[in-house]
Amino acid sequence: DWGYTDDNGPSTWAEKYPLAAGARQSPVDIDTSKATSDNSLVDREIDWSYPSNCSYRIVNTGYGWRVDTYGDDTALSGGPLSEVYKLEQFHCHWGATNDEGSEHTVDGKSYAAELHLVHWNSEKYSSFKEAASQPDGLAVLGVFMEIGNADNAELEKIISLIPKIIHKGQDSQASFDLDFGSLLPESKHYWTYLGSLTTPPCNECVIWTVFKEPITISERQLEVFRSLKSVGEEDAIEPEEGKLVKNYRPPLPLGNRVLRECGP
Ligand SMILES: NS(=O)(=O)c1ccc(O)c(NC(=O)NCCCCO)c1
Ligand SMILES: [Zn+2]
Repeated sequence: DWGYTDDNGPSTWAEKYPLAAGARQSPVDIDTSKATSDNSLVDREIDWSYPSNCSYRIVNTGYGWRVDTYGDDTALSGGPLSEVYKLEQFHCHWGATNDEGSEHTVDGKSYAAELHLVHWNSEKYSSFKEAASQPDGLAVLGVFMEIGNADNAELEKIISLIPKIIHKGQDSQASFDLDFGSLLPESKHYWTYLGSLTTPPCNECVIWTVFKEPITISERQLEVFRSLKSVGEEDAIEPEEGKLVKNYRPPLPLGNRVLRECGP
């Protein structure tokens, strides 16, 4: 199966997942000198609403942790989006050391981690699965995470559940109240471009919105992410083996795609 090690990592994905070799792949390096700030975005602020009780399950996918959400009362609109999208799940990507880990980079700079809030176009399509096969099917918000001294209190609610899902396939049906506002940066300034899922099957179905301002996470909190395992409990391996110390895809060429920005 695919993964992030030398023998099953991003450079091998196209063998089994041909879309991974497409011209609209994600992530990309955000070359800020290439970003255009045309008027089409300036008066269309990106808007979201997430009830605090919409998270109901955290699962170890073998590729990281993922929080599944009830999308009914959620909404993401505005900015580059022409329809209202509903929150499906959110998850994170990180590296083995703090100088890597984000998927998007900014002028070649990596952040320590990157949070993805995954939404689907429920106005045009009848399911997440159907939307994931459409060019405007998904809208993912990318939030850079940099190391700070303080713990991120909202992330702590997620981190406290990680010890229950150390092995692939484990989940915790904890419905936990999250203030999503503090998982998003204060500034709504962002870059946006058309891209793909950053993991196999790498469908080219995502309208990406990457916020310019990072949020902070503590080193201790990031270490907890790295304690997750990519193998199941039944896989008899050495205790230190199978750790998910990194799960990010390096950037792909932007090619002739347009990169737009909103806000300085
Ligand atoms: N990183 S991303 O672009 O925001 C992203 C958003 C939604 C997704 O569905 C995937 N990929 C995915 O589900 N792959 C199936 C096997 C993984 C097990 O969970 C990636
Ligand atoms: Zn992701």
